Amino acid sequence: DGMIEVFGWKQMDFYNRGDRVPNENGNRGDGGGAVGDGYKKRPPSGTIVFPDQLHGLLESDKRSKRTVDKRITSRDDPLINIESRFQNADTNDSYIPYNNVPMGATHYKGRLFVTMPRRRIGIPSTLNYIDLLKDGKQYSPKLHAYPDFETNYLNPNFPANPKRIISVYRTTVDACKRLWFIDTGMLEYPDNRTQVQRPAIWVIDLSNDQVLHRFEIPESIVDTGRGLASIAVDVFERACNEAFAYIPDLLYRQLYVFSLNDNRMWAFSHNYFNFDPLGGDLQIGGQTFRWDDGIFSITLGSYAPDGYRTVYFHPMASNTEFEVDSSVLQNEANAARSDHGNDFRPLGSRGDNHQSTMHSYDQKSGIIFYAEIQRNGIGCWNTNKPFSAQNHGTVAQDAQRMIYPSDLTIDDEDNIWMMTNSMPIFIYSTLDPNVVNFRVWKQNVNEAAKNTVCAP
Ligand SMILES: O=C1C=C2C[C@@H](C(=O)O)NC2=CC1=O
Repeated sequence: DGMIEVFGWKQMDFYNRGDRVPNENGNRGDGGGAVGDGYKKRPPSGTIVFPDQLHGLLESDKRSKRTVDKRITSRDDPLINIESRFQNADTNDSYIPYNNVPMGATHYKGRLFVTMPRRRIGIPSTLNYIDLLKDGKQYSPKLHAYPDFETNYLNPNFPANPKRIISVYRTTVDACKRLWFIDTGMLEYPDNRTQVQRPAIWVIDLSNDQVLHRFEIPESIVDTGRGLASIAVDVFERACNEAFAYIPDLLYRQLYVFSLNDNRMWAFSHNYFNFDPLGGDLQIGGQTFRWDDGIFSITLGSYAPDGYRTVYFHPMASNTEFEVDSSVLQNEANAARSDHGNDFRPLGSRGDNHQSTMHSYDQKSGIIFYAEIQRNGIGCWNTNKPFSAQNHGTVAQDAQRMIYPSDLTIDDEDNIWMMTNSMPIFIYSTLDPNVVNFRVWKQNVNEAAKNTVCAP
């Protein structure tokens, strides 16, 4: 029965906009503190700025956009000169409101973790949270840096630092109360993508906000972190060290597996990780463009008696859903196979225009919920019913308020959370800072499925 709009923002704001940086006294700049309590003014050098970030249009990129007049412009190539967006921006600004486009939303025990990938300058912190207890009743709450501002601080002079995170797309919470995410290590500024440091998997203990683990992804797996936009964690709560993380790479169309116990990573390749050439033509938020994002989202089904489970996955530029058994992924030797036989299997088409960014399987009901970018809403499939387009239902749709569902997660309280961030308008046109561009939605799983074909 639809989704409830919980938060909405015209532009995002932060308790610490980066004008107060941590100092040697170890003050971590968690935000919320008043200026002067242990902070020093930012160094004069200010934020890293690449000249062409502010001057002139950006050189063409491999991703193309078809406008209604068929003029080809490249991805992140604004239809208007980029300077006009920064009329008042000083390149030293650590916080340029317009540039802060939220991507991920994950809830755990009163904190909503919101990510802000660094695709432009002026982003004070890339990993953040909303304190629902203190700020949950506000419509447009400000963000706290997580785990603190220091960890998020982008030092303009020495940006590479293994104790800091550069850019995060999405997060997930596992059955052992840990927050997992990938730092892409990349400043993804249009026309100036810079791999500042190795992409890395981070694991943070949510009971004390301490970093438990950081695994740098080796060059032998991937050279750039640009395609690492999500992560799924396969772990049994009674065996927390035996966790496996499954990581889709939308750019290189590979599926990486990380074993926490072995601290090792391996990569699967398969045709099914590719995008569908006919699935890349998108019309979202009044923009017409073509994307080629491969495997994008992984979600984990129920346990079989053998302790393994079905792993569902799909490319973004596609309508097809696929599956593989977790036993296949967890065996590193399988990654080297040239032929995977029938281990990876297509389930079929979810229906035309059912392209999805993130999807999530609800363990109790067996329902998968999809963030559907072309339909501006949420779809569903009850895995206890045969996979077919007819068995795919519609939970919610709103062409004005649900533009580009960028993330969909299910918490341990049976609630669905979704972020809609108007991203195609930001990339190919211009967001109107006087309207609500970003929203967070919430709904109980069973309530969401009610009156749809997905209802148990
Ligand atoms: O939602 C996402 C969409 C894209 C497109 C691609 C890009 O950089 O253009 N990378 C993405 C990551 C996302 O999380």
